[in-house]
Amino acid sequence: MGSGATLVDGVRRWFQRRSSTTFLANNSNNNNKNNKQNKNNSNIVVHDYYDGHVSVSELRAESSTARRRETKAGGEEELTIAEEDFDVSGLNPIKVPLRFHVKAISMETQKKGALETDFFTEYGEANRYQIQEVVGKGSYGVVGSAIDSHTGEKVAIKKINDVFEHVSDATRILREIKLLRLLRHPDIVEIKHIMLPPSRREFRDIYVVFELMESDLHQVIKANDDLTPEHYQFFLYQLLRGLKYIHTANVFHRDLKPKNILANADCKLKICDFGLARVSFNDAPSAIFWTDYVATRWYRAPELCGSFFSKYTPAIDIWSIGCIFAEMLTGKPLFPGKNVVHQLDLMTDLLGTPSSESTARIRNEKARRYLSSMRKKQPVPFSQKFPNADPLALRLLEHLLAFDPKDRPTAEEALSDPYFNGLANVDREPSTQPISKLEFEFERRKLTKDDVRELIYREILEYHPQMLQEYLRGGEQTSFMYPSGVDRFKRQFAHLEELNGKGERSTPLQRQHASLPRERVNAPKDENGNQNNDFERRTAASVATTLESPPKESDCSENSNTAAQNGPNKPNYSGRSLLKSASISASKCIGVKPKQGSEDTIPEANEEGVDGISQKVAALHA
Ligand SMILES: Nc1ncnc2c1ncn2[C@@H]1O[C@H](COP(=O)(O)OP(=O)(O)OP(=O)(O)O)[C@@H](O)[C@H]1O
Repeated sequence: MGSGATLVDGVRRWFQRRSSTTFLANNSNNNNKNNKQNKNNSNIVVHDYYDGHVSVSELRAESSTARRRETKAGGEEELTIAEEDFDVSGLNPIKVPLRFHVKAISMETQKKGALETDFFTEYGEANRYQIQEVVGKGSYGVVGSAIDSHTGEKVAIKKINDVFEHVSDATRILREIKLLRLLRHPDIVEIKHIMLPPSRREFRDIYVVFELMESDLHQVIKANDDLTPEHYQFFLYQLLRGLKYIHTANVFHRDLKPKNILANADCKLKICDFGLARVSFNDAPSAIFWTDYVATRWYRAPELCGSFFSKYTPAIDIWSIGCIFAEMLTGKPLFPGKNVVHQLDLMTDLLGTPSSESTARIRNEKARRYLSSMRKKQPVPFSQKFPNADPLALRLLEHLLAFDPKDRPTAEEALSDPYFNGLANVDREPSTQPISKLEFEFERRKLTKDDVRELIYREILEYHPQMLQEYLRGGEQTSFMYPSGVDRFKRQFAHLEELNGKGERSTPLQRQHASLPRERVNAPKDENGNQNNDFERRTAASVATTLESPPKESDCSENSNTAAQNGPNKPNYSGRSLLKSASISASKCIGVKPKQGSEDTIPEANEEGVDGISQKVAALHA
């Protein structure tokens, strides 16, 4: 594409080039009609899609002016992307089933709700949002849709309960809201606002206002068995474009999976859930301890399945994107491992056993031995595994899924792959500045509940400029001149949850208390030896053992039997031992609770019971 051409031109030409595909012939009239309707009304289009569910798709006709964001110097910087630059009129809208089945609230209930909520407060922020229905539940609370009366927009409001119950959870929330404020990009979900808590020192819940998305990629993949090559290409393009931006900020997402990609019927995708994300600073200690890494196994890079290295690269996210892309193509998870050993087995079944050069680079001895003594497997040709896919897509997919992280392309390189010819345009794929160390200095010290409360409060003030000025001037306000909307929200959410109580899941999922930053190696010791410090010491010790030393008999009693059988000088490299090692590195000492109904997030802690597989793998070393 010529340098002066716009992305719209590119997409259009590209669609024309592929006009032999059926979707244009069959659907262009309807889609153009819908599109026109959107453009003219910039309002709501109702798609009657899925199993009789009516999905309301608000295809935003955002102003074509480029988004702006504040720079560190306090000025404004232009982001050159406007969402509508993607002319997706040639793409079939996708089905976006409701993630959370809530019956529409009856008129009567709505009236009752309105009366009830009006009673509590009528001014300040409280009147700004009219809560509508629950659209999701996560381990941190409930997400409701609402109308922002200032803008008329539909928004999603995430209510996070009892933020400070565990410092680790609060730190995770702080990290997420901070990152989402700093990472502004059309392919990343946007925080629009955070409600001001009623009291600086005593608040417990927070309410984060996001742009509302209709579904997530997990649901989209399940509900759409007629996705076209153009959908696949556009989806992958957006994911890589978002990831390029994230990685140039020196952020690793670390938990990319279909459920963490929000989706709209107009094929727009947005990356969300930065709770496990980390900023990587160049001067960070070389041994970055990622002991809190409990991200979903199915999308986890091989190097994270056996603590191959002590330092990881952004290529871990590229691997996850490869897995997600493969899942789009087949409708099924690519590597649905039951534990880390099974995970590595599935990977090597498809990709073949890694080369001896790749294995030699692995620092963790157990993992290295395990892989080098594995039965040699030949790679399965991708054209055989994905028989109907575009050969260019498969060529790129093979790169994304390179076993050795150094062989995976960066997001930027992937965007320039021939697969995206005609769609990609480097002018529309912005990078950003690395995130300032100052923003994340809290990762390097031990935080108390009060510290993290203050930091979250400070973060919330970013959405309340006047209060922020006051705060920066050293004002000691602990409550506000105008009432916070939070009380009203509490009641609205309680009301909704009550309505929804007889639904599928009446309580939020169990939290995973897993997010104390392990990078913090110089944390000052707490003389009083409180629980968290203890936890940190135990974890650091476990990790040091995992990364630095061969397994010792004393590592655990289960291993000691096998080690004894192996003889005194023969370390145990059985599958069980690898499981143990990965468990330590991924979730040792962490009270990980599985999410209900979510197979892929069964924590490694549970995996040590998978005797059959362990024995099978151990037999390979006999
Ligand atoms: N902006 C949004 N628009 C619509 N739905 C959303 C939005 N953000 C989150 N959701 C939905 O709400 C649910 C919970 O959200 P989210 O994953 O952010 O919560 P969480 O407590 O961090 O969850 P997790 O347990 O996965 O960490 C998910 O199903 C998600 O799809």
